[in-house]
Amino acid sequence: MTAPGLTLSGSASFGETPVFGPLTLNVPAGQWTCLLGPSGVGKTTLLRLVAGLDDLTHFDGTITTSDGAPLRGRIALMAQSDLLMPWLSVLENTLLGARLRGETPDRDRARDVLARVGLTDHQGKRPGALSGGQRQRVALARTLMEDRPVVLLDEPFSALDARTRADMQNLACELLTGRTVLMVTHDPGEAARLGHRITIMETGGLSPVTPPPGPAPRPVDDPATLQAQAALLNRLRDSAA
Ligand SMILES: Nc1ncnc2c1ncn2[C@@H]1O[C@H](COP(=O)(O)OP(=O)(O)OP(=O)(O)O)[C@@H](O)[C@H]1O
Repeated sequence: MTAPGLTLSGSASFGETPVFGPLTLNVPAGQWTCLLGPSGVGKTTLLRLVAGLDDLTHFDGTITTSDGAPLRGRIALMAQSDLLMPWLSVLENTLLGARLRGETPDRDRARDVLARVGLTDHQGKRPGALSGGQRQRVALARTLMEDRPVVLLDEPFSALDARTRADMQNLACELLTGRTVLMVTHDPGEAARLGHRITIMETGGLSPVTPPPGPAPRPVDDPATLQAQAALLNRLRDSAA
């Protein structure tokens, strides 16, 4: 599976109200790009446009791939809300994508992914019987099951406790190696750990931030990563001032 890079260039609006842009976002092939920025600046809207899911927004621009082939069928989105089906078990929710496409669901692989996200003991439960963090891990498992070369993650670890968050970041890095990942996060530490590219989105446009050196996921106690986290937080506080 070869993952393409992608470029979004243009501006978006809801009716007469501008949401973002004009801006150009380059997402390099096979790497993690982390997108941070204040609430309401349009990060989720941008992800949904790339995923081809947003029919409410007017987008004036282009979304292109480095290999020139369409993104359709090559992209997975983990949305901010988990979108779990309340009447299906955790295992069946994890297999939902395959079912909707009329494919034979790979139950062994789903059980394996659920084990990796620590939910083996919960796979027969309905989502209503899970905590917020457990539900988010089901949504992560479902996204990882999609096995797509381009993966969009909208605050995928936001509901997790600190230890589980670090574990899930490591797991996602491992399982998404070589994929093109665009992740929205509000957590500067997460961006510093995971980003090959880090970009801040503001009303004025996009600003690149130099990521710390070393391969991702960077150790949580790596001094350069901690320094980058602090610098990123200061940069975000300045931009909000
Ligand atoms: N369906 C909609 N109709 C009208 N305006 C909308 C709609 N959805 C979002 N917006 C507006 O578009 C803007 C961008 O929203 P978006 O969710 O993309 O921001 P965001 O940067 O992802 O925010 P957050 O970090 O809080 O998730 C906001 O001002 C929001 O109020």
